[in-house]
Amino acid sequence: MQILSNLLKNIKTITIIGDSSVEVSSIIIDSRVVTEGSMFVALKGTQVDGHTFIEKAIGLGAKSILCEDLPAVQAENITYIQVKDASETLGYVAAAFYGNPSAKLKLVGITGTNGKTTTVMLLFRLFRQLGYRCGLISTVQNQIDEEVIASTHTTPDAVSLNKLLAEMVQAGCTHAFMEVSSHSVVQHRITGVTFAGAIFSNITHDHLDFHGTFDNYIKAKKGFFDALPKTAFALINVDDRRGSVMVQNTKASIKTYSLETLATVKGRIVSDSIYGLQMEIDGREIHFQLIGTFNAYNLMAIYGAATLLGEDPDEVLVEMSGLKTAPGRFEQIVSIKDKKVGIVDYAHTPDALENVLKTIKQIKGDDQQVITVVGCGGNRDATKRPIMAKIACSLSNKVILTSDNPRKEDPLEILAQMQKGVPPIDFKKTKTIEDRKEAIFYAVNTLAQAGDIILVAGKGHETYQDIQGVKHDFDDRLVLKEAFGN
Ligand SMILES: CC(=O)N[C@H]1[C@@H](OP(=O)(O)OP(=O)(O)OC[C@H]2O[C@@H](n3ccc(=O)[nH]c3=O)[C@H](O)[C@@H]2O)O[C@H](CO)[C@@H](O)[C@@H]1O[C@H](C)C(=O)N[C@@H](C)C(=O)N[C@H](CCC(=O)O)C(=O)O
Ligand SMILES: Nc1ncnc2c1ncn2[C@@H]1O[C@H](COP(=O)(O)OP(=O)(O)OP(=O)(O)O)[C@@H](O)[C@H]1O
Ligand SMILES: N[C@H](CCC[C@H](N)C(=O)O)C(=O)O
Ligand SMILES: [Mg+2]
Repeated sequence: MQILSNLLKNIKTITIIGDSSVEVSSIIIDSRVVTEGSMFVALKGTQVDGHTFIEKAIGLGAKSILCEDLPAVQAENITYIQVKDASETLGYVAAAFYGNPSAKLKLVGITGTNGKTTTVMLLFRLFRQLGYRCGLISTVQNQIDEEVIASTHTTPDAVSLNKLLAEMVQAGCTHAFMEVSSHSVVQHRITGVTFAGAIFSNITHDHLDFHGTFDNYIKAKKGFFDALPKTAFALINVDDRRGSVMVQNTKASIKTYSLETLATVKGRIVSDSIYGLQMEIDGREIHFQLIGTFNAYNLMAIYGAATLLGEDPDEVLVEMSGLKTAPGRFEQIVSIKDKKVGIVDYAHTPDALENVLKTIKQIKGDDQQVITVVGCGGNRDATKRPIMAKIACSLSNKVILTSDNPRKEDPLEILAQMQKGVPPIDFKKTKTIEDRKEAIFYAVNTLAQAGDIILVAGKGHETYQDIQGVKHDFDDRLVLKEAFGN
């Protein structure tokens, strides 16, 4: 319970109508879950305008309304707070409601098209190994020390986020690691959150459905760095050509990591094989269990963040050398019968798919064929569909195009768009099988010979296939095992 005026202390309002000493029992952005004493925040969304639910929220017990447009008729005994941007204001109000929990933690956020989940999960595991109680906010799951909480988004909405952070503080966590999606910056899910550090991994093609242009997508990610305080570090991958743009206007202390040029954290790959990466980082040579150049970048980011948070470099590297891959990220399953190698990877962007396939090419034996099973999500950036199909063809011996969460779209239409990217020369090695299970079985049992590699890309850790809004049980790893007869 909080007093409304305390929540509005540093907020610029247009008008406040009604009693500002009213108590606020909870902050709610969805009218359907309002309870007695809630503050209902009316947000203009991508589907509907939350302002149309104000009356309904009051009917369910809301006593204060945060909005951009005042309703023509105002109810009695209700306090209306009118602001210019309800979504931005919500960030500050939610942080205040939960006692600004982020400021009580060493919170590190990472943004970038790829590598966020891998980096935060590994940072979380590393800091636990170093003896700290930690929190994790990620696409795969959220965690408060040992307690696992299901995750619905890569970055939760402002209320859920601050609630989670407050629970972390309550549980005695000192550190927390979270993914910062571009959606979350634009929608102010992280507004009012204090970061001790921020990481930029890379930016490539994705989410153009939401941001409209690549420029807007860059601006969204940059917004995260623009808002950092002086006390934070901004750790940037300078091998990505947009790296320096990210920190053009930041107040944070700028640090860099690179495989190619001078940087705060300078790395070099000594060798990269099926057994892992041998790297030199900051002049120290060390072996890691992760595979692939893209993971060399993730490892430098983790090392950089840990040392910038004050940890001892040698101890950090020793602990890091034992870290295993995150679920569904280059996860390998080998058939007991004939040693076919299944690789489940969350590559759902052109860049990720290319990286994973290049890594496989680099570490595989000459006699191993690569068979790729891949699809593209429905109600998501359609422009990546032909590009991903083309990449799959250019770096695999055989390709099966299949479904990956068609959501509300027609799966055959998504597949037709993917097929447009297949060069005529590759028609013969490409097959389309709408049903993902059938596609994996066909790859394993009809196409693959003993020892071949089957990359199943796009779903990683996911345990469902979303068809027409219904989530059916589906796990690439389990289907692969079934097809292998393991
Ligand atoms: C496109 C997008 O980001 N949508 C998010 C956004 O919803 P929206 O703007 O569409 O909301 P809306 O449905 O138009 O509703 C507007 C407002 O009316 C309210 N409402 C609605 C109906 C009602 O009866 N009563 C009511 O009060 C809603 O609660 C909302 O506050 O705000 C919602 C609440 O925070 C999110 O759940 C929702 O995520 C949807 C489910 C989603 O799929 N988001 C994906 C694209 C996403 O956020 N992905 C990123 C990045 C992924 C990555 O690359 O890692 C992520 O961070 O997860
Ligand atoms: N640093 C990296 N650079 C490029 N590709 C990467 C990198 N790290 C991982 N990948 C590839 O991208 C896929 C997704 O990785 P990860 O889940 O860590 O990214 P993410 O940024 O969390 O993605 P999302 O936006 O969907 O949450 C991996 O399965 C792998 O194929
Ligand atoms: N965070 C990403 C995940 C995509 C995963 C892929 N399996 C799909 O469903 O498109 C998104 O929501 O766009
Ligand atoms: Mg993620």
